Amino acid sequence: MDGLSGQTWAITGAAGRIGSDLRQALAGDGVRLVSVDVAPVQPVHDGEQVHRLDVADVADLDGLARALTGCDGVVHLAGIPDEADFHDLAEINIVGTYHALEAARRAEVPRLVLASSNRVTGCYDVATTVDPGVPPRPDGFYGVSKVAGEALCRLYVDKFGLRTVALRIGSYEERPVSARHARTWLSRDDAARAFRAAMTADVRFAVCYAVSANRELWWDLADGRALGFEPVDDAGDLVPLTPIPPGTPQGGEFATPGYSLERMHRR
Ligand SMILES: NC(=O)c1ccc[n+]([C@@H]2O[C@H](COP(=O)([O-])OP(=O)(O)OC[C@H]3O[C@@H](n4cnc5c(N)ncnc54)[C@H](O)[C@@H]3O)[C@@H](O)[C@H]2O)c1
Ligand SMILES: O=C(O)[C@H]1O[C@@H](O)[C@H](O)[C@@H](O)[C@@H]1O
Repeated sequence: MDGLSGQTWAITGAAGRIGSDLRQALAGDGVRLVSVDVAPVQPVHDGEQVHRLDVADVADLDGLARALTGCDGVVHLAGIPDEADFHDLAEINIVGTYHALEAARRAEVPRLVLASSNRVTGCYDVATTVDPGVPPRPDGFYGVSKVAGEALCRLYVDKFGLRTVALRIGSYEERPVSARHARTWLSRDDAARAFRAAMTADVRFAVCYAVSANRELWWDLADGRALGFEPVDDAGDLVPLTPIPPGTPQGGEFATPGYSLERMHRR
């Protein structure tokens, strides 16, 4: 893959669902991987460096900066991937993203790709086409944590000269299984396309939706296309396009009060 072959990239959250698949794709592109997680990571190529963080070490900025030293970029996937207690989301997703950016700054790593989420705008109506320029309307505390992550990226670009791309990932699933997925699905191959574009685009700062080329979409793809992201797959080939009535939030069940209330335990 032009541009990425021979580069060294750190992947945080490397052991997770997206991290495992993405590392396979990037190893095939000739990328040398530095894999960071609190969970065990199965290396996908000879010489892959693995940094297993202790949960207690997440605050170890120096350790993270050491892991990132010499990298051409970092893909920051580590985090809680759904609604949870806000204290945990603040610590893992918001402070964790600050650590990834600050470690990149200290290690002089020039670019970071953030795994943001469509849930940043999950309270918009399904009748609205959303682009990355509209004000955030998160569908829960998880979405709020991703809004903060995007704001941290903007700060590190404007103030400290990093380059960042935030991908608002749709529903990363093996296959779409619901009416909502028919609009929000991101296939494995399209995810690899989105990350490659974000990792190589000649931009200082961008936010875009990472979603497949589903025949019905709630999100404008222009900002992704400007980075070179051209999705190919279509959930409409795999699942019926059952109508979703106007007045329904794009986050669907995630946007209901109960979804958050059931996951707020700590205090
Ligand atoms: N899966 C989706 O549909 C989707 C959609 C939008 C955004 N995202 C985002 O993409 C990222 C990856 O999602 P996923 O589905 O692969 O989730 P996942 O839970 O499978 O992977 C997350 C990984 O992060 C690791 N991790 C958690 N806290 C950590 C910490 N403090 N330090 C280091 N590693 C830590 C976990 O051990 C795990 O391996 C997340 O940030 C998620 O919010 C996912
Ligand atoms: O919108 C979605 O479907 C997805 O949003 C992502 O942020 C979450 O990580 C994932 O669990 C959801 O399935």
